[in-house]
Amino acid sequence: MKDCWLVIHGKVYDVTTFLEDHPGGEDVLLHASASGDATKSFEEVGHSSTATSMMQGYLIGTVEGFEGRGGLPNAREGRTMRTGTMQDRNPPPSSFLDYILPVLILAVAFGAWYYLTHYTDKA
Ligand code: HEM
Repeated sequence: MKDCWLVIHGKVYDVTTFLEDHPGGEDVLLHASASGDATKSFEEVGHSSTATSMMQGYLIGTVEGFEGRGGLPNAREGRTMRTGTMQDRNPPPSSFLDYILPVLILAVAFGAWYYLTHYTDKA
């Protein structure tokens, strides 16, 4: 499923459900989302006041550092996030080493145990 967040004037909007209904088309929203801050693109279109008031229905949070600088009324309460991009929602990819290291340690431990129990002199 497509997931689309926009950052406009320091506010984060989840417009995923609005993509298909946006009069300007979903492509511009996806593109604006991918390019980081969508404020400029949003302003350049010269959206109507109807469009501006629609925005508050999609407001999900504020970009950290922008808090307290005004904004739309009736914002859904208090979530703050560092960016509006999707990267923040995904955990960092774990490397191959994360998997192989515990296996290596177990193998060495087993080797040592095997050596000590089978090959050392039992005087
Ligand atoms: C939450 C964010 C947004 C909302 C609620 C929204 C809403 C709307 C609405 C209601 C219209 C119809 C015209 C009007 O009333 O002004 C419109 C048109 C349009 N919007 Fe947005 N928009 C949003 C974000 C954006 C962004 C980021 C872009 C980036 C380029 C964009 C590009 C356009 C374009 C190109 C049109 C077409 C205008 C035309 O057909 O002449 N919109 N939008």
